[in-house]
Amino acid sequence: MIETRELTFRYGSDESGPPAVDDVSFTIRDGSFVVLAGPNGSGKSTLVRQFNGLLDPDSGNVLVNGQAVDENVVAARTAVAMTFQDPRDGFVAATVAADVAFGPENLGLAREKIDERVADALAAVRMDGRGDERIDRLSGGEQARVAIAGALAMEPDHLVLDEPFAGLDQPARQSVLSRLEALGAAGTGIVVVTHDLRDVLALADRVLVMNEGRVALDADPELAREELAGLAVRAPC
Ligand SMILES: Nc1ncnc2c1ncn2[C@@H]1O[C@H](COP(=O)(O)OP(=O)(O)OP(=O)(O)O)[C@@H](O)[C@H]1O
Repeated sequence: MIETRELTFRYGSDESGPPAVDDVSFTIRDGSFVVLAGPNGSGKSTLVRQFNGLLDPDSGNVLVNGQAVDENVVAARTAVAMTFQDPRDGFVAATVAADVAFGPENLGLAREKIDERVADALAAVRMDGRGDERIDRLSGGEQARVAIAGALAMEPDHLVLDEPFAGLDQPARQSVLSRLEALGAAGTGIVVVTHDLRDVLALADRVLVMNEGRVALDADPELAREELAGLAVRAPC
C-alpha cells in the first residue's frame, strides 16, 4: 500500500508561488491499477518521485506498506520500482542486460534467478536477445523499453511508470500493457502516469487527475468519462 498524507512539495525556497504538489492525500491499495493524468506541470512526476524517496516532501509524508519512506528509503525503493519520463535518468549500466540485472543484483538474488528475471523482463518489452547491446546506441523507444524491463525485473510490490508509452511502437505498447494487466491481476500495485489514456484506462480501476498540484479528480474510470473529456488528457472515444 502507498499512502500520501497531506503531502506538499515545493521546488526551491521561494514560498511566494504555489507548491508543485499541494496537500495531497490518498491511498493506493495493493493490486490496484491507477492511472495518474493531468496537464503539463500539474505535479504528477513530482508526486510519484516522493513514493520512494527520490524527492523529500516539505510537509506531510508517504507511507509504503505502512512504513514512512524517510525512515527506510531502501525498503521503499525495493517495494516501489519506478521509471522516469526520460529513461536515461534511471540507467546505471552500459549494456541492456547489465542495467536490467542491477536491481535484482541489489536484492542479493542468485545469478540463475537474476538471469531468469532479466530474460523474462526483456521478453515483456520485446527486447529479448538484445541484452548485450549498448544502451547509448538504442533508439529513444528502445531505451524506454529497457527502463521498463529494469523496473519489471525488480518484481516490486508497486510499479510506477512515468509516461511509459512515449516513443513505444504499437507492438511494444501492447506487450507492456498485457504485462501490466497480468501483474495487476497477480496483486502488483500499478501507477501509470500518462497523458494518453488509450488502452490503459480500460485496465485501470481508478483514475486520479491532478491540476495545479492538487488531485482534481479521483474516480472510477468508467464513471469519469465525461469529466475526463473536459480535462487536458487524451481520452478514448
Ligand atoms: N527540477 C525542477 N525545478 C524547479 N521546478 C520544477 C522542477 N521540476 C518540475 N518543476 C515544476 O514543478 C511543477 C510540476 O512539475 P511536474 O514535472 O511534477 O509536472 P507533471 O504533471 O509531471 O508535468 P508533465 O505532464 O509535463 O510531465 C511545474 O510547475 C514545473 O515547472
